[in-house]
Amino acid sequence: MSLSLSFTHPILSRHVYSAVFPPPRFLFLSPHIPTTSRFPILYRGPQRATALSATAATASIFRDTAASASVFAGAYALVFTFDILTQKELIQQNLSRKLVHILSGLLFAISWPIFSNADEARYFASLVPLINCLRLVVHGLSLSDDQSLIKSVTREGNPKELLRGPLYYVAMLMLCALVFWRESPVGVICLANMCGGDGVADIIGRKYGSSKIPYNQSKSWVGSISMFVSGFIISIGMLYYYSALGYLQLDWGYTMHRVALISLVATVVESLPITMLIDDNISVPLASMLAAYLTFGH
Ligand SMILES: Nc1ccn([C@@H]2O[C@H](COP(=O)(O)OP(=O)(O)OP(=O)(O)O)[C@@H](O)[C@H]2O)c(=O)n1
Ligand SMILES: C/C(=C\CO)CCC[C@H](C)CCC[C@H](C)CCCC(C)C
Repeated sequence: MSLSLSFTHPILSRHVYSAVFPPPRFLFLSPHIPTTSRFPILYRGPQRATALSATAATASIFRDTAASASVFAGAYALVFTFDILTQKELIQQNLSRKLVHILSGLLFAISWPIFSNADEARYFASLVPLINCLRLVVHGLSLSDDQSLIKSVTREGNPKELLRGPLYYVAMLMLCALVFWRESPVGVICLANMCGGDGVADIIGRKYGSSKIPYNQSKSWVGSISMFVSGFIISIGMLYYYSALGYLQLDWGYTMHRVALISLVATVVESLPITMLIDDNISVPLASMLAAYLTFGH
């Protein structure tokens, strides 16, 4: 049973506010009670407060620490695996990079339920992309050498590449975890389109994309269509995953239409000839985030 007394912050939206000022740790919010009351709870006396025991608080800290370590190890293993596959010439570097692009973000989003139900769990989860951001900066500036990382996530093996696409990509993972987390469809839909949709567009487009888009000769119809279809399917899959775990309650008829619209917006933005101005790993997730926020409202 949890207390649901809260007040609406007069200025900040609940996502921004709760991402910056998480409610006190001793509150226990069951996973199946919508965490709409994310603002500091107004106590009117101990009899109204549902306090989490120190033991449970300690347990959630241990759980979240272990979850962060596991996800970080998974990230390291993923990059290392694709480095080995590339070194053994079992897959091309371009394909390796795109598969890391597709799998990293989707597996990160899939991992969120292993964290506890404490409101600070999102911060533990965000440590993984944060550390990877630092890793990309250190190696991108050649302060240290990690050929496994460089070969797995760069186009031509130039360490400076780590400071662009990959860095923006990981920053977006952190943003989705911090601001949207598990109880909003926006974050997972954003990652489905940035990781799944954009990644599949590249793989399919490079191989079969002979018919180019009139306004952008470096993108093709088949690439964009595959982005739309894969972004839609992966978004629905992620939403089903989170609704099956009890984090989301969705009207699927309405949801299908909204997700199709969001994937269309992401696909159109990705097809635009603006890569020189803004990287796809910024434009696609931000467009998806905005479209999802406006259609789902949270
Ligand atoms: N809608 C699309 C998207 C990509 N492609 C194909 O995939 C290649 C790479 O696409 P792009 O999104 O530019 O990938 P990169 O920017 O190299 O990779 P990343 O987004 O990970 O930085 C393009 O040159 C094109 O051959 C395509 O045909 N149609
Ligand atoms: C090549 C990439 C982007 C360019 O378009 C992807 C870069 C991936 C990072 C190097 C690693 C990111 C790891 C995630 C933060 C966590 C993944 C965890 C999961 C369990 C594998």
